[in-house]
This record gives sequence, C-alpha cells and structure tokens, in this order.
Amino acid sequence: MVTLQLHDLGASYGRRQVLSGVSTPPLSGGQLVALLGPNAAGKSTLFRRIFGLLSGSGKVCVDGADAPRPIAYMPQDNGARPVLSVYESILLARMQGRHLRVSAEDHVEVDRMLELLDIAHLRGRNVGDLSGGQRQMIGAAQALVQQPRILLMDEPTSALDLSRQIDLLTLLQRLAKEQGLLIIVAMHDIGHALRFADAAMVIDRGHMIACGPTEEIVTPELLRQVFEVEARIEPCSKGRPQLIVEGRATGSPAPEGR
Ligand SMILES: Nc1ncnc2c1ncn2[C@@H]1O[C@H](COP(=O)(O)OP(=O)(O)OP(=O)(O)O)[C@@H](O)[C@H]1O
Repeated sequence: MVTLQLHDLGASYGRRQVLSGVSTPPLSGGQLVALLGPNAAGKSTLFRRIFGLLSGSGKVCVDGADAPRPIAYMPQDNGARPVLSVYESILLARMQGRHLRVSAEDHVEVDRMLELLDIAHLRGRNVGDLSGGQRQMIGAAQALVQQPRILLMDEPTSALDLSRQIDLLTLLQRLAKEQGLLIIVAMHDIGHALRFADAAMVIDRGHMIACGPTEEIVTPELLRQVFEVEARIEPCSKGRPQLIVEGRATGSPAPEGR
C-alpha cells in the first residue's frame, strides 16, 4: 500500500514564504483525505510543492508506489488545450510520462474513464466549448486516467452541481478503498469533508494546524479558530455527521493577507 509523508515542507514565491514546517504522519492509501483551510492558506501551494512544481525546504516521502507516474495532480484551473477534443485531451494526459506509442490499452483506459465519470457523451466536443462543470469533470478524468497511486485534487467539485459533487466524491471514496489509492482533495465544503473524508489536513497561513481522522479534527473549536464561524456538528437522520453553521464568529476580524 502506498504511503505519503511530509517532513517540514516549506515553499516560497520569490522572497515570500507561503508554507513552512508542514509535516504529517504517514498517510496511507485506501483513504480520501480532505485538505481544508481558508482562502490563501496555502492549499494549492502545498499541492504544487508535493507534486514537484515548486521547490523548497523539507522532504516529500512516497513509499510503495509502483505506477509509471505515482502522483497525479488536478489543478484548480484545468490546463487542457481548448482546441483538443475531450477524448484527445484525456488521451494526452494518459500518455504523459509513458511510452511514446499509443497502445490499444491506452484507448481502453480513456473509454473506461469516460464511462466511469459519465462524460462519454462529451467525447467528441472541443474542450474550449465546454461549461465550467464539464471541464472540471474532464480534469478529473485526466488525473484518474494516469492510474496514479496518489491523487492530489484541487477543489475538483467547485464548479459542479450538487448531485455531481456527491457522485464525484462517492466515486473517489470508492476508488480509494477498492484500489488502495491515497486521494487528497482540497475543498471548502466542510460538510462534504465530514461526510466523505476519512481524514483531514487543516492548514492556515502556511502552517499545518491539524491532521488526523476527520471527526476528531473538525470540531466547533477548530471551525471558530481557523474558519471564524460558529458551527455545530450533529448526526443527521441517517447518523452521518452534519455541519450546522450558525454564523460568523464574533470578535474575529479576518487576518490581514487573506
Ligand atoms: N504564483 C504565485 N506567485 C506569488 N504568490 C502566489 C502565487 N500563487 C499563490 N500565491 C500566494 O500564496 C498564498 C497561498 O496561495 P494558495 O493559492 O496556495 O492558497 P489556497 O489555500 O489554495 O487558496 P484558495 O482557497 O483561495 O484557493 C496566497 O497569499 C497567494 O496570494
């Protein structure tokens, strides 16, 4: 089973230090982890640092990953070329870091991904002509088709309607369990984190505040301190934890720089 552990990670843009001292316990495959934090906390920067797009201090340790590209990254903005068809853009993502010739298996995998994400009807469309939500689904397909052991997804549901948000997070939860993947999803919807994520990592102003089982980490105190809201967590009629937000915490003006 794959494991990922972060040791004292730092990252800067020019002279501006954005992440520092970010460490985690070993995070093993088979789970969906929510990466939580307010705007500008450093979530995207942490993904770029783990994926190797940014250098910096500290170490990213990956064990037991036997895939051609062990880590895949779905950025917030899908960089797919607008002139390519959906099929071509997913195939191109599949070929990154692999052999040069497209095999029958590569085509089978692209078709499988189109079915899995329920986007087969878009296969011939130009990426540039798609809606924001449709493009987001293509981004998810581009990441999954690489068959990584670790998947970093930056707000993959932000443009999706509610039923598609649930469908995608349910699918990711299932893939993590069935295939032993470690899937880390940056998200702003703490209710979704409570419902779908086995564990949560919370960062604020570039520092790791907490990392562990979601229900232990996401508490009213943390929501007040980090997210500046008064909220309760109660079981819904099906027994699942549910977030009830009362309002903004009083006496806690947003810190500068956010
Ligand atoms: N390319 C860049 N150059 C300079 N500063 C950057 C760059 N990208 C991000 N930053 C800064 O780094 C800090 C962290 O940004 P980052 O995008 O990692 O936050 P985030 O937690 O993903 O935010 P959000 O939830 O708003 O997407 C912010 O202050 C941001 O302005």
